[in-house]
Amino acid sequence: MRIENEPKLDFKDVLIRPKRSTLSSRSEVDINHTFRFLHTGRTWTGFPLIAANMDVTGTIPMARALAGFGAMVALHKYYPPEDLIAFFREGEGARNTFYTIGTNEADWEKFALVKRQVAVPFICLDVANGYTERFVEMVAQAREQNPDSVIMAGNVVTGDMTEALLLAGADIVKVGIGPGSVCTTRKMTGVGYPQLSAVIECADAAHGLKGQVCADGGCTVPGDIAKAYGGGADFVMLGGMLAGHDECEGEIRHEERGGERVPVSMVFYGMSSDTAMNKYSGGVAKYRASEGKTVEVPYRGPVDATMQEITGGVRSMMTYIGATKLKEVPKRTTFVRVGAQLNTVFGG
Ligand SMILES: NC(=O)C1=CN([C@@H]2O[C@H](COP(=O)(O)OP(=O)(O)OC[C@H]3O[C@@H](n4cnc5c(N)ncnc54)[C@H](OP(=O)(O)O)[C@@H]3O)[C@@H](O)[C@H]2O)C=CC1
Ligand SMILES: Nc1nc2c(ncn2[C@@H]2O[C@H](COP(=O)(O)O)[C@@H](O)[C@H]2O)c(=O)[nH]1
Ligand SMILES: [K+]
Repeated sequence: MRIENEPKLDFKDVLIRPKRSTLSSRSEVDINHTFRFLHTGRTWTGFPLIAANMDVTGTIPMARALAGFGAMVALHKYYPPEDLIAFFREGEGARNTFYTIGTNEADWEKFALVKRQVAVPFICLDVANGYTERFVEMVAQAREQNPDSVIMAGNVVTGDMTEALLLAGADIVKVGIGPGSVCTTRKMTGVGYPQLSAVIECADAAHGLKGQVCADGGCTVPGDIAKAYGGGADFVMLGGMLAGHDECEGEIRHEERGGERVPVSMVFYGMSSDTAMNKYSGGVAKYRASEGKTVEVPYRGPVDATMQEITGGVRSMMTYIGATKLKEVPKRTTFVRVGAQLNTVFGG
């Protein structure tokens, strides 16, 4: 056993210090970023935010809506191949969309089928635990079979494994074990890593190899997204913050109000929750436990208003620190550690 004594940070443990700036309006900043990818040489320009590949948020309507903001979606794994083929034929939306693959054979067979019909420019290889040899091999295999697709792979939380996945063939490494809004991994396993430090350390490792990272999970407000960019995240993935909208595929609960039936909430759950396992895997296997919870989030209407809040928050952060382009944000970020929360971060 060994203890690491260096402090590790979550979003709640820091604030971004304001800096002198020549900017006079939030309209003057550019929240788009152009990336050149490590293995494909392909470039992409947009607002680097990705809706999570959870079945409630990683939807085709979400992809169409977020494309209007230059943002991306990682589609969930449960669409039938016909729907995926029809969508990827469309162009615009598909330009900003990741096709998600998990570990099972059926996912790979469906992917092969779709790929014979349409180009799939972005692939998300998503597993709960990105530390297995099997996953590294899966990334290498995906790279070999898809030399022209951008591959995002994860999840991991440390620099060594970020490097391993990039060297195996990933362009973007997805970072986050246990920070999610409907995640119970930390509770069930005791495993995890404070998300802001994970992002900072993995970004440092990735950038050294000219790769990128996606901060996945734990953003609860636009300021957390701003902090993730400040910490070096190239992309930020959101589940909970994008749940509850019209573009989601979630069961909506209605209430009678003044004789009218109004939508009030939406069911949202982790992809490793009992709810998800009952829906897609015929129940929870005997040797494992659920690592996700099921909650009700408020119904919030179209996602446009939420996206405007997010982009507005990021723009405002940029004027506070004098960053004209999103790319300059980490260079201009000084985090100040705040408050009594630090006690829990040092691990007790
Ligand atoms: N970022 C995070 O912290 C987490 C994210 N998730 C999300 O939920 C989705 C579904 O997760 P889930 O069904 O649990 O697993 P995954 O879909 O990620 O992967 C399951 C495969 O990995 C093997 N495996 C080995 N060790 C683990 C482990 N510690 N946790 C999970 N799988 C393991 C499983 O085998 P076997 O079942 O035989 O052990 C199985 O073959 C993920 O794809 C991810 O999107 C889930 C948990 C954590
Ligand atoms: N440990 C678990 N993590 C999960 C589960 N389902 C999804 N996730 C992860 O959470 C993020 C989204 O986080 P949020 O804070 O923005 O809501 C998602 O991308 C996955 O990595 C789960 O069942 N267990
Ligand atoms: K999580």
